Amino acid sequence: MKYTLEDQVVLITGGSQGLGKEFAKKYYNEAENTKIIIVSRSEAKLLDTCNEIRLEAHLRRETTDEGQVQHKLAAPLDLEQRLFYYPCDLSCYESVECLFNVLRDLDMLPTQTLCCAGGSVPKLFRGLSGSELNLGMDINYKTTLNVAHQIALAEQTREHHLIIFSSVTALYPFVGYSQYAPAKAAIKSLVAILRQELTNFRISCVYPGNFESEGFTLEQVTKPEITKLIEGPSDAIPCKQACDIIVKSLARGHDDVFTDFVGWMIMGMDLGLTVKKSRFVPLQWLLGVLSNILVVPFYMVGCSWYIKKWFRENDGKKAN
Ligand SMILES: NC(=O)C1=CN([C@@H]2O[C@H](COP(=O)(O)OP(=O)(O)OC[C@H]3O[C@@H](n4cnc5c(N)ncnc54)[C@H](OP(=O)(O)O)[C@@H]3O)[C@@H](O)[C@H]2O)C=CC1
Ligand SMILES: CCCCCCCCCCCCCCCC(=O)[C@@H](N)CO
Repeated sequence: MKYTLEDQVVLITGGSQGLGKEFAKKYYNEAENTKIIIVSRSEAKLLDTCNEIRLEAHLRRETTDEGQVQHKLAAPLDLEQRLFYYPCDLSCYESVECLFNVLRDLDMLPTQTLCCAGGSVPKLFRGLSGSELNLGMDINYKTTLNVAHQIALAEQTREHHLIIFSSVTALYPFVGYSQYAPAKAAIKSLVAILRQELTNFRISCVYPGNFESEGFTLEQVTKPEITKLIEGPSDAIPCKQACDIIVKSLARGHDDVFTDFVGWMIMGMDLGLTVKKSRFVPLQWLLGVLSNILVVPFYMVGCSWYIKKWFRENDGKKAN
């Protein structure tokens, strides 16, 4: 199934900001017939985002739409419009069912779905509250699980392209990401199973490294220094650049997508019983095997030593 921006109905979860919004902009500006539905919890943010996307296009004089009228997904549907929003907490299964009932009634079942909703609160395990821990699974795993299930039920016979967003931390879990990485690893596992079961679907999984977004700015505030240090090689790239890399990779037919070199290397090191469809797979596999033998053992010893040292020094500081 070829990936194109044109002639689609695309559902973007987490479309109110960050990468989801970047994708919404891309579809709005670069495709003429594609209908876009952005979903997230906050209606105010969704409204602002729709306004911004339409106004920007209008200012470039590419549309007569002045960006003032808002289009919540509801009957009667304004067929002139291409950008719609729908507020919904996707971690609640019943709410996702309601969303899909609306989509079905309006004959707007998507042909592509981008599961961008997600986010992390990077802190040391003991510093996290119970609600933060639970939100980790809700926001990152359940939002994707619920949407994937409703799509699978809705599109029993038709083809569908499901694009799911995990993270490099699913392949390399490390200090500071206890609230987040396990949920992204769960997504990786779900993807492997859905690829075997949903045979009429194309299922892509993106493992981004750091990129700039509203969510990223927030996470930097609570992120422990040791976490920043370990993820240093994955310097945050602009959101637009991450979006362009992903679109290009999907258009080339890749289904395991990374956004930076470190991500590609780490994907290669993740051997095991999952098939990979990424760029330069034979080279990635070879480098992965070699690194697992020649680099990983030393890296892990060095890393553990460094983390222990950091904790000793930090506990020392706290005690003083
Ligand atoms: N930025 C980065 O460095 C990296 C990000 N990623 C992943 O890429 C994806 C996009 O990241 P980014 O752009 O930074 O994300 P942001 O944190 O900037 O945006 C997250 C979006 O998800 C929505 N959302 C959160 N919870 C729910 C929910 N329960 N139901 C519906 N919508 C929800 C938010 O809106 P609202 O709050 O209104 O619901 C918002 O629109 C995420 O899955 C993230 O984990 C992966 C690797 C690196
Ligand atoms: C031989 C071994 C070499 C190992 C090199 C180590 C480099 C690690 C880079 C990890 C980058 C993780 C980015 C994930 C960001 C993310 O998901 C958050 N921003 C959440 O939003």
